[in-house]
Amino acid sequence: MAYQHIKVPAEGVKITANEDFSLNIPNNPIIPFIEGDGIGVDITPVMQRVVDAAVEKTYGGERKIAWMEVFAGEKATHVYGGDHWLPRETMEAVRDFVVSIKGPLTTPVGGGIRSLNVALRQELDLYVCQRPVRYYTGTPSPLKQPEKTDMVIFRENSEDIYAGIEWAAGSPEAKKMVDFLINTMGVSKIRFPATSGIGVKPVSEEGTKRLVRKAIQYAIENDRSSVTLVHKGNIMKFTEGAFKNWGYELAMQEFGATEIDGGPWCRLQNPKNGKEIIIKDVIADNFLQQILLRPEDYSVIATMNLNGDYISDALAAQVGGIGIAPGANLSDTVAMFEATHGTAPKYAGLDKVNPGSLILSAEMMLRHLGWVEAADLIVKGLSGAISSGRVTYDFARAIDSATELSCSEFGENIVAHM
Ligand SMILES: NC(=O)C1=CN([C@@H]2O[C@H](COP(=O)(O)OP(=O)(O)OC[C@H]3O[C@@H](n4cnc5c(N)ncnc54)[C@H](OP(=O)(O)O)[C@@H]3O)[C@@H](O)[C@H]2O)C=CC1
Ligand SMILES: O=C(O)CCC(=O)C(=O)O
Ligand SMILES: [Mg+2]
Repeated sequence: MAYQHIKVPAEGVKITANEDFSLNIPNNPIIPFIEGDGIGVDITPVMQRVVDAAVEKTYGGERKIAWMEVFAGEKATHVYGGDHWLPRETMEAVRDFVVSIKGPLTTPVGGGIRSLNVALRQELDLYVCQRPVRYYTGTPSPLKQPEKTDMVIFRENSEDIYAGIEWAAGSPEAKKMVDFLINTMGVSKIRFPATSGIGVKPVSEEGTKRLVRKAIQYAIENDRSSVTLVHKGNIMKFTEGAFKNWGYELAMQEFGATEIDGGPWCRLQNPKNGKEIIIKDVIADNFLQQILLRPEDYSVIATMNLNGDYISDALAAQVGGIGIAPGANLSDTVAMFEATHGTAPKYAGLDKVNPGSLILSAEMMLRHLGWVEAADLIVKGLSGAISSGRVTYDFARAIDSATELSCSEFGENIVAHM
């Protein structure tokens, strides 16, 4: 395919997907990457350096990633000119090359462009946002026993109020919606109709079930003890409450789960090892206090888009902060890996922030490719680097005896500990 600004590396081979969603992974896969806005310029090259070192050390030249830069965000406006924040060919390339990784992208608050991150997820139907949260020894944490936090979040990534269906207060569209709600639907609960912005929260049975299915499959594959549906269904009955009901329904219909003591909690037997997996639910506000007091009660988390966003950062903080919080956006075929955090603009270009988040996102990517030995080596390198006490500012400020390293120095420390 001929691109305008994307240069396809001659030494690489494309990953392809089969009809059964399995992937064909060459030894030199082309991986598109978006550098990202803000601190993207700092963390993306360090991530590439660490990944290349892990792959080289593991496979001794037999395997190698062929990186291919694709553009989004501010850099795209420089490369393509004008208002091209998310060029069409970027979207085509990440779809076509199947597996990619991205740095964070800026979204202005209260106006300007809509989230490019959300646009990528929606257009590519990356309906699962998978974010593992675990403790690395030596990481400063506000908890007494941070090692008890070991969860994997499955955040629905395509619908909910997060889909961005909303109209500004005073706009003709908002007025039309308010008029429709009051006069056609008989709604009397809009407190200030003339000055209300209006948002819409779609939550569907299909969207819920495909997400919860992935969460339960993950629990089965990874020998996890429970899947918890987190929702605010007592208040938003037909969106968040329905998410809960559809989640239980799926567990019973597709995985043979049976109710415990009359329900709604249920249990299923892991077909891989016969162990019990509990499917349960918890209301979101209660969940946010319980993860601090009894984190060991939770393992796999399935939740909607906005809850998942809040929960991701909150859980990341429990194990030391979003400097080492990784993530993956997944469809049945296309996968795009990215950190949980954003562009942290005040640190952009300072070679200061923790690159661990994007490096661990790449670690998930290597595992996704089946390059588990290289992924394991990255975990070893990062664990060793954190334990050495030579860490980036975010950890150094919370550890008395630590030595502060720059972003790139910390990357070298990870490589040294592989
Ligand atoms: N997926 C994406 O691309 C995302 C994009 N965004 C976008 O990013 C922009 C900024 O958002 P904001 O709310 O400030 O959230 P950020 O996640 O960008 O930053 C918040 C704070 O988190 C800490 N932090 C973030 N990244 C790192 C890191 N790598 N190492 C160490 N500490 C880190 C810093 O804390 P401290 O100040 O304590 O040092 C920082 O000030 C917005 O435009 C937002 O829309 C936000 C989230 C995800
Ligand atoms: O798209 C954005 O700017 C924010 C996204 C975000 O916070 C997230 O996905 O965790
Ligand atoms: Mg977020």
